[in-house]
Amino acid sequence: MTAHDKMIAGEKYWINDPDLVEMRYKTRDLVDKINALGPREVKAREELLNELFGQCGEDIHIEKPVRIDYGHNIHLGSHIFINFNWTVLDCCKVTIGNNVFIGPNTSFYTAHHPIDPEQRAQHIGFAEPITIGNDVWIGGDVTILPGVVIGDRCVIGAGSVVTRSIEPDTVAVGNPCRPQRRIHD
Ligand SMILES: CC(=O)SCCNC(=O)CCNC(=O)[C@H](O)C(C)(C)COP(=O)(O)OP(=O)(O)OC[C@H]1O[C@@H](n2cnc3c(N)ncnc32)[C@H](O)[C@@H]1OP(=O)(O)O
Repeated sequence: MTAHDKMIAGEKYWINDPDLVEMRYKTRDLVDKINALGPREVKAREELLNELFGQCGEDIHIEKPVRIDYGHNIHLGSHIFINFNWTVLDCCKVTIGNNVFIGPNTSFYTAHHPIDPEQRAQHIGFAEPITIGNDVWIGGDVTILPGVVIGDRCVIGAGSVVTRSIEPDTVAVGNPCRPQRRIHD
């Protein structure tokens, strides 16, 4: 099993593996090109986003800058608006549904390191996927932690740190992010 296979499978892997380092260099080259485009270079941005992501639906609007670790682990539906400064550590799969709004300065972290300092000093990582359903609105300055699933039609309040999965049709806020009410209450 390669370090990449282990990473995708959620197993422990060496983060400095040369193949992974090279993949991250390639992604950074691509992301730098995307971040260098002017706001009217829509076609060029669409082509580069298609190259970057594992799956990229229609009508994807992403403000720059973006910060992406691998890219090919990110699967986007259609009709998605992502505001400034989206940071994604996609060591595992990140899935985003259709009709999703993501506020500025929002971070998706699939990556963990061991709590034990001796293991962590060996530059070990492991990851869990993040899944965002359809028709979700994520406010600004939200952090989503490894393994979180946000159900369809949820609203996540600005500044939330989402440590646990959120059931569909929920407004959830805070650090740690907790359900506040049902969407139609
Ligand atoms: C795609 C883009 O670019 S989005 C642009 C960025 N915009 C944003 O990030 C705005 C995000 N919006 C929010 O955070 C909103 O507060 C929402 C949608 C979560 C909730 O809105 P509402 O249902 O109208 O909630 P309302 O304002 O009535 O507040 C209800 C309670 O929740 C609290 N609350 C609301 N939002 C938050 C929050 N983000 N964090 C913590 N508490 C919150 C309020 O203080 C209030 O508590 P209280 O009753 O004790 O006073």
